Amino acid sequence: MTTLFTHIKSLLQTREETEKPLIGEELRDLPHIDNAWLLIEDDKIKGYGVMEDDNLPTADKIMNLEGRYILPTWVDSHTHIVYAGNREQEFVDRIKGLTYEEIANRGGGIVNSAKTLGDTSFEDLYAQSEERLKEVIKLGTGAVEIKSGYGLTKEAELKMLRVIQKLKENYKIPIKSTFLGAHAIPKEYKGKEKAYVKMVIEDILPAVAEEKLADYIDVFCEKGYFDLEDTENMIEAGKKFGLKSKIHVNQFNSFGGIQLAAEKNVLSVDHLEEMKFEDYKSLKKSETIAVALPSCSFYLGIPYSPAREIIKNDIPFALASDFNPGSTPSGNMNFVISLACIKMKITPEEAINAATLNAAFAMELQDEVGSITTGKKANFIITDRIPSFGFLPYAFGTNSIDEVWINGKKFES
Ligand SMILES: N=CN[C@@H](CCC(=O)O)C(=O)O
Ligand SMILES: [Zn+2]
Repeated sequence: MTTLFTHIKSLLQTREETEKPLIGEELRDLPHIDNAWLLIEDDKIKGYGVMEDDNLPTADKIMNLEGRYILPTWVDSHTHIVYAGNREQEFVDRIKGLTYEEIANRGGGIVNSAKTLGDTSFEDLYAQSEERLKEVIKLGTGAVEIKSGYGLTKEAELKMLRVIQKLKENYKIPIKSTFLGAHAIPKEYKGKEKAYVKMVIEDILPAVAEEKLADYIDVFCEKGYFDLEDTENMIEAGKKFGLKSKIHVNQFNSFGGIQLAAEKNVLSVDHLEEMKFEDYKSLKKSETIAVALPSCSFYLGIPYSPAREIIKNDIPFALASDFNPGSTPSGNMNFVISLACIKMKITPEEAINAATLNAAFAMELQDEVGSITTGKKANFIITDRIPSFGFLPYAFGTNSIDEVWINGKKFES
């Protein structure tokens, strides 16, 4: 089955070569074809060109877009969308003046979500998570990474990862699953932090690997959570099971986590709100991708990751949502690109590159998604009639998406 889209105002992110993530000045360029056509066959992109060529390919179905834009779907390389309930009470506590750290110290935060998740059945957890997945697809996300980390026991971590597995089976967007057993220290292990890490590595991880439930491993490298030794142990333990690492690091403190991660050449380092000179230096020497999460900064009122400095240092830069119940209860990638432009001072071209192609590299999906490329998945967004593509981040809070196509079909939930 072939479908031809004609009279596209502009077809964005057209690239035949997508071998490396974009760095430095490369991010400024968003290749596009004005007044374009796009041909898809089944679930793949078959070709594209300029309307004026007047040698339009034939197709089973023709759709006249009458001046709307097409761009690849967003790639969200960092989410925690499998969770139970919400943390609205903490939202109010923060309005009243408590910090994220103070709430965590009082037994709120990640362990609060872990308690709720422990009391939630597999079926209920799946149903809640599926709603979030459908919501983000409707908002233009066409590939997503999902982490565990609200279980913190073997049983509950496996439950989360099995939910992700079921989402992979039932939703045909690419989903990568990340084991984040080292997300917080559960109450029972207070004062025995090292024993918790040992249990995660020796008991939970082998079970996760045995069921092939994870594509990556993650650890929250942060003061009060997991230190450098724990982080190194998790990275190495993951390697033994063939799992590359994506690390939560430098959210509140910079104390060597990035240097460690970069030396180990991990796939990505995520958050990076607090950056020191040495952090840039070590990332420059690695192939690690820097993933910024501006919605988290917005929601918690913490600094934004210094995107300009990261880009200036030729470090591959990507954007993701961090959708989770505590620090970012939103998976709206349109808002992410708006925030990146407004608060991190990056241009619409840079933001779109960071949230599509570079984000695909941050989850090793660059051969499948992230650009309009012959042979890649036909996962794309059709916008409303907007004046320019810069209007997407400019009109923050407005949903300018008309349709989302996944695997060559219009997504309808
Ligand atoms: N920082 C660690 N993990 C999540 C937040 C977890 C939570 O508060 O539930 C994050 O990426 O922001
Ligand atoms: Zn996160």
